[in-house]
Parts: sequence; C-alpha cells; structure tokens
Amino acid sequence: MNIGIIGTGNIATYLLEQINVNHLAKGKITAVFGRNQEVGQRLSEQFQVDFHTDIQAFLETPLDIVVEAATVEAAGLYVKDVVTHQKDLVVSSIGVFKDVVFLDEVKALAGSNRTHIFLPSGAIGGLDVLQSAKAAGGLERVQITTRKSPQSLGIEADEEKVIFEGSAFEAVENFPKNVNVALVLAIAGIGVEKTKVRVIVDPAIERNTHTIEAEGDFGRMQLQVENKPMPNNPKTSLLAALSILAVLQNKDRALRIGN
Ligand SMILES: NC(=O)C1=CN([C@@H]2O[C@H](COP(=O)(O)OP(=O)(O)OC[C@H]3O[C@@H](n4cnc5c(N)ncnc54)[C@H](OP(=O)(O)O)[C@@H]3O)[C@@H](O)[C@H]2O)C=CC1
Ligand SMILES: O=C([O-])CC(=O)C(=O)O
Repeated sequence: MNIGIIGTGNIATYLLEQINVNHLAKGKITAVFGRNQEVGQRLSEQFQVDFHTDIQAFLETPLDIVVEAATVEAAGLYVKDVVTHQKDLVVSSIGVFKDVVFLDEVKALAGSNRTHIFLPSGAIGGLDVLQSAKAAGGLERVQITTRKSPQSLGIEADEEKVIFEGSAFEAVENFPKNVNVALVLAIAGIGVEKTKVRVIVDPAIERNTHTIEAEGDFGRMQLQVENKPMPNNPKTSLLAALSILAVLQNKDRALRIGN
C-alpha cells in the first residue's frame, strides 16, 4: 500500500516515524504534500519520501490512500481532488464536514469514483455505540464536553472556565484545531446542529479530556477519555494520531470489529 500524506506537521511526522521507520502498518508513506518547502525537504531526507508542493503532481504519483493531516481549511481545498483521483481518503480535520452539503458531495464523488472515505475516531471513542443506537432511529441526545489546558487550547487563562457552549457546527467555527472530535461525533450520531458541545479551559488539567454523553431508546452512555497531548503539538492528543494509524492497519482486514 502506497500512502500519501497532506500536511507536514505533528501527525504527519508521527505517521512517517511509525510507518516508514517502525513498520507498524502494511506499506509505506511514499509522498507528502505541503506548502512548507523547508520542513518538506527535511521530512523527505529523513524518511525517504517524495515531497510535493503541487497537489496535482502529488496525486499523480501511484498512491492507494491519502491521509489529510493538515487543517480544516486545507481539507476543504483538497479532499475532492483526492477522491476524483480515485484514491481512498482518511480525513483528520473532520471539521471540514460541518457543511453537510459538502459532506454529501464528497460522499457522492467517492461513490462514483469507487473510493472509500475513512473518518478515524480520533481523540474519542463511543462512535460504535452512537451508530448502533441510531440504526433504527431513537438516538435523542448527544453531548461532548472537552476540557483542555490553556496551552492545548492556545489561549491564556488562570482559572477554570467554560469558554464555549453551543452546537458542533458553531464549535468548529470557533475551535477548528480542537473540536474535530465533535464533528465525527455529530456525523456518527444526530448531526451538527443537535450535537451539543462544551469547551472548558482548565489550568489544572494535563490531559485533553473528552466526556461524551448520549441518551436514547437504547439507554444511556457516558464515556470519558483522558488523552496525553502530543509533545510536538499539545492541541492534538496521541490517541488521534494512533487512530489514523489503526485505520491504516485495519482497512483491508477480513475481520471487522464493531459496527
Ligand atoms: N479528529 C481528531 O480527533 C483530531 C484531528 N486533528 C486535526 O488534524 C490536524 C493536524 O494535526 P497536527 O498534525 O497535530 O497539527 P499541526 O499543526 O502540527 O500540523 C498541521 C500541518 O498542516 C500544514 N498545513 C496547514 N495548511 C496547509 C495547507 N493549506 N496545505 C498544506 N499543508 C498545510 C501546516 O504546515 P505549514 O503551516 O508549515 O504549512 C502544519 O504543519 C489538525 O489541524 C486538526 O484539524 C487534530 C487532533 C485531533
Ligand atoms: O486531539 C484532541 O484531543 C482533539 C482535537 O484536537 C480535535 O478534535 O481537533
């Protein structure tokens, strides 16, 4: 499997290390697309990958799957191109799909190009429960409370404070690098308007903590994940990078676990 990566940051570097050096997935990252020539050159030498600043040239290389690990904005620019070039796609910046029409367009393109789109569970879990819970309708309420340090949120604060309360749609507009988890939750569950999000800044906390609550005909779920932030980017939890690695490890397996 030839893997391409969009982005030259923390997750991209983590995947290069785990796949090209530690061989933790089948195949190899053969090409990276980015806009930072200096960093791209360094990654190219360190991990023996081609570096491209031209998206068409990147997508014309023989890739089986492309992992977006950049930003919501970059995902908006490039995900359709990836699918129309008939590559499977893994999206990290799931906030790009707050626009439901855009998500439907990308899904339709994937259908007509016979490709697959993978949305990793990222820094959370419980998506299996939500999807089962709504299989026959009847999922009523979904909420996520994200608690992060000022450093992880990239803001200053000297006391615990609720800094946002609203829909998943509004949350992405306010914190595009911190609430992609709310979007995958919304897509798996009851949508971007009905999924409620609270963001709390907490100077006393060291882990990126997400608490998910859901209720419906199935009963009730509460799940809390206390994530270690990544050293190179404390906004991002290690679990988010691991979940992309797991998608790449599992994508062609005969045995599927969870719905
Ligand atoms: N689903 C989930 O649970 C999670 C999702 N995420 C998503 O994953 C993304 C990546 O995370 P992480 O690697 O930690 O973030 P980083 O900020 O470390 O890396 C993002 C990289 O993207 C590059 N980039 C930005 N804009 C563009 C562009 N237009 N074209 C090409 N490259 C671009 C930046 O490089 P430069 O600016 O130098 O060009 C930067 O190095 C986050 O932005 C977030 O959207 C993160 C955490 C959890
Ligand atoms: O990594 C995390 O804890 C969550 C995150 O940043 C995101 O969802 O964008």
